[in-house]
Amino acid sequence: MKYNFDEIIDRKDTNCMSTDGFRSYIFHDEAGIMKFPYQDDEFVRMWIADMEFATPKFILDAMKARLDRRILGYTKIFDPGYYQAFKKWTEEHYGWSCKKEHIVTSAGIVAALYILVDFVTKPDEKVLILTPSYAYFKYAADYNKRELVCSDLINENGYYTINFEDFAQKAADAKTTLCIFCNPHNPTGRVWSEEELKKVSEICRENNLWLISDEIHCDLIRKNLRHIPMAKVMTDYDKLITCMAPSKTFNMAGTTLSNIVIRNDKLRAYWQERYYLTENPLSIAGVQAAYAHGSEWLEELKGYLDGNFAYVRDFLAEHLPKAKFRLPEATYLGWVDVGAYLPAEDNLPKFFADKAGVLLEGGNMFVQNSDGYIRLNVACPRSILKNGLNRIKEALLKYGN
Ligand SMILES: Cc1ncc(COP(=O)(O)O)c(C/N=C2\CONC2=O)c1O
Repeated sequence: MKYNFDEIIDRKDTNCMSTDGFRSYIFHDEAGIMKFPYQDDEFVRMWIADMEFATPKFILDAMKARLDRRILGYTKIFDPGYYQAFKKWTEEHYGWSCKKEHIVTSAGIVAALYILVDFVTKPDEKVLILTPSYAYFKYAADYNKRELVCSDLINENGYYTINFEDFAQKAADAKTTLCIFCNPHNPTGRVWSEEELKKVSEICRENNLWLISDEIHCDLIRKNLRHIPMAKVMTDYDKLITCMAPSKTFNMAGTTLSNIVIRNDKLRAYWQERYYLTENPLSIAGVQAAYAHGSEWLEELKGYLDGNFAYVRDFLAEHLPKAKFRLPEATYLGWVDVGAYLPAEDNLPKFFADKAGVLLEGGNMFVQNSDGYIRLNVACPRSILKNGLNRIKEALLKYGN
């Protein structure tokens, strides 16, 4: 291994959400009055989706080189190398590339979702999502005061599939005009097959829906699987918007620079007019370096994550046999059904914070259709993973059924 994924890095005093933001994000305890039997720095943090691994050196070096130019004035992306790096990455990894003129940037994908819901739907229209879901899909509808419509995924012993009859019926509502689609899927870890993507695309096309395909997790796929961008299936669909970013892949969410591919000329012009964005010069340098030089590091990361997931699988099978877990097809997020141990627990994050000293997301944090489930971020050194799993095991065996 060329890269050290076992290194434990101190994130204190870095304005880090993972260490300092959990009280408000998980427990809505903005005032910080909640008490836990653990000091904040005693928690094993397995909640927010960023990684405990160093952002790759080739990215940091590119950002340092930009810093050495010593002026950080108003900046936009003029260098074609930024777009060339992104296009080369998607061509090499997905056999797909988009037109440069279709790319706009946003300060993160959630920021794009908030704006796109406003741009593409009218106040009396509805937004359709698959559930369980990353909560910010719901928040993007809520924030814009649009009605949210949920189509629950079918859970067959931990393997999730789309209920196409339900999805089609909800998509056919004339007031439903937008679907926010997650591929790969957070939190279930599904990588939708070409057949599934075709069915989704047909339903969206038949009902003339706008379709936002959030593909932020697409690089973090298990080694023997491949991601198919929805844009490869819907090659000619003008109302498709594809969201991609290096933020999850290279642990650089803090650079808040994402690529949003908008085919529709009117929407793109509206975006560029209303969403006046200059970009952070350090973020541009970092993102360009990530896509230009990231393949080798990513392959090693994927191998380390596969090892962590194998450890989770074996640990649960041996020590917590009533827990249900399937290796996710993508992401670094393990989706675990612990309902058999805690059938009546309605606040799983609070239980594990109090009883295990582990910070995790779970239960109703994923909109609906997620009762009894916890989500474990395994993008951490294996020593931390082992500590977290042992604490979870002890808590469930002591306090669970
Ligand atoms: C599907 C999906 N879309 C967008 C984002 C955020 O994109 P950003 O605004 O950072 O560019 C996340 C991050 N998911 C997280 C972050 O913490 N916990 C999660 O599940 C995500 O899972």
